[in-house]
Amino acid sequence: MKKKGIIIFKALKLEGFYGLLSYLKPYQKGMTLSVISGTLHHLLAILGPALGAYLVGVAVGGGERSDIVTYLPLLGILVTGRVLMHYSDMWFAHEVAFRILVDFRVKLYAAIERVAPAYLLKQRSGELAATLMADTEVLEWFFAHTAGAFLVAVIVPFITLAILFQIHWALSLVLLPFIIILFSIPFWFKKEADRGGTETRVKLAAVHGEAIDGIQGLREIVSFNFGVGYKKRLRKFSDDLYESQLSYGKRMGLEGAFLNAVSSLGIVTILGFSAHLILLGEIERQWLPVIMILAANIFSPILEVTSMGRNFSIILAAAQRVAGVLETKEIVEDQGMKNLEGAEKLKIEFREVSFAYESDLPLVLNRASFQVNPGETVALVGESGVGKTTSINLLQRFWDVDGGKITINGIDIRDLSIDALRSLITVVPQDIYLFNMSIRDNIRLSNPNATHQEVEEAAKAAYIHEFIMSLPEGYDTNTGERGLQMSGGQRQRLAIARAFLKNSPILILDEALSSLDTENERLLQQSLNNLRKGRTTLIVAHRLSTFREADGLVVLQNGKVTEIGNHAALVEKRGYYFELITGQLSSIAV
Ligand SMILES: Nc1ncnc2c1ncn2[C@@H]1O[C@H](COP(=O)(O)OP(=O)(O)OP(=O)(O)O)[C@@H](O)[C@H]1O
Repeated sequence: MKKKGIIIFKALKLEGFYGLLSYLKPYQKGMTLSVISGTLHHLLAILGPALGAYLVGVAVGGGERSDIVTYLPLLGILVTGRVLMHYSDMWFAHEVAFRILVDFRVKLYAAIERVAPAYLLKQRSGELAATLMADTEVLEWFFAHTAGAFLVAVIVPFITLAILFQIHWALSLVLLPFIIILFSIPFWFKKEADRGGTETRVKLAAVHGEAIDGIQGLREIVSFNFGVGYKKRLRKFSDDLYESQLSYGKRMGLEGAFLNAVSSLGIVTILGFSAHLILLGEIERQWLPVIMILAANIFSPILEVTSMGRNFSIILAAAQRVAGVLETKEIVEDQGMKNLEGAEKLKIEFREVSFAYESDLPLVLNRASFQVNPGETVALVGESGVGKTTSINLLQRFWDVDGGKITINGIDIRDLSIDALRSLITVVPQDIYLFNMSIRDNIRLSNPNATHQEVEEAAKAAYIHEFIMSLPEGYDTNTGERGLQMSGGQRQRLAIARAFLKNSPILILDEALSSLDTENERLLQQSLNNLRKGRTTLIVAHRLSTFREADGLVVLQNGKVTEIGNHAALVEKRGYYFELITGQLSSIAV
């Protein structure tokens, strides 16, 4: 059945449409109700006026008052029924459509989360936001106004043709070609429409991306006086979009003109033909008003769906972009079954690890080997771009190694489930993202079940408690309002409080490049020292003070580990590390 369906849609070059329909499966009940009420709504919209027209015909033909009065209650029922069905048609169609959109947004987010962050690094966040919001919104057209309406547009003319057939068989035969031509018109323009639809969505996403860039980068735009340049860029992107939208609109206008021409011609033809049949005495004249009404209305559901269909290429383009995100393959497979639950002393080992971001890009790590013993702090040292961040990304399995392996207590991290692996590790990033919620909830993110007391203890250990208490609403302060007023050091200490609360055995510190003022630096160092105690810690290090304090240093050079040892030993060796820190190769923050 499924195969048959896809073959038909493929033959019509509408496989995208089939893909969209497949999303309707879980909502079959609502869709069925929507199609039933839509069909009844359109039928009653024809039958009511048709009965009225019939009664006019009876009156004009000299019929009795009693002949007409007996039909009045039925007329009342048809009109009331039409109103009710219109309401329920709208209700069910939107109920289904909006429910699907709710599910879609969450599904899309889940898909992004599944492939993040490797996927995110390749995408502009603005464009992704456009997919998540705008493209999903467009699908409402399809689910509320096209999918069910399409079936209605097939069923209603079919029934109307059957009624006309009852009046005279030739009437339906004359109308049929017009119906077929009407349905075929969108296909004449399909190629052009598909191209225009995709182009418009892509350009719209680019404009969104640019606009979001402008908001996210507002500080840079203002401080570098880039306002005029940025506005020029935004105008250029918007002009491009305008061109596409204009040509899309022109094509829609042309298509609409064809649709109207064919439907008008159909109505005129059927009226002329019925007059001819009346003159021949083939049908009684009181049927003429009925035929007029049926002919005028038979095209309306078709026109409705074809005019929706004129936007269909935009819908399909949006659907393809949404599907593109939904179907993006995970970069790493989560098939490991093992976990290290309860283990406190963990040893990390990189064994001959090789890795490149893409097969055609050079190796970032080339048979790199080093280890971090339980409870030890090891700092990764090297020039910018040498692969320090890459190493910690590999440890978290954002990507998988191409050669060699990374183990924790001897277990290859690919044999651990991703959840189990990530629950062992806490990352304190250079800058943390604060969600629009209270400081308490922001800290609690790493351990949603933590009590307020535990949150407070974590904040105290991170030396951020006093600052939080100085805020007017203390732990209830919403970071959305105050977040921007927190200094870099305070934000990083909040991240450390989060890390305390998660209390995992492995710690990754991504050390900030920028230096802080002395007080902030002192508090930060103290809290980090507290945090490191007893944990196996890997630091992406940039500061001499960190190199000095670390138990061991791993010096990376051209993808290889070239030196291992502590600061004193490596200084004494007078090798590459010594050149690095004495500023002969690059600047290291002191
Ligand atoms: N997502 C990515 N896709 C392709 N190449 C990448 C990606 N991320 C990093 N790289 C490249 O990999 C190399 C190592 O980058 P990495 O961020 O690991 O360096 P780093 O040592 O942490 O540098 P820094 O000290 O400046 O933070 C660089 O050449 C970088 O351009």
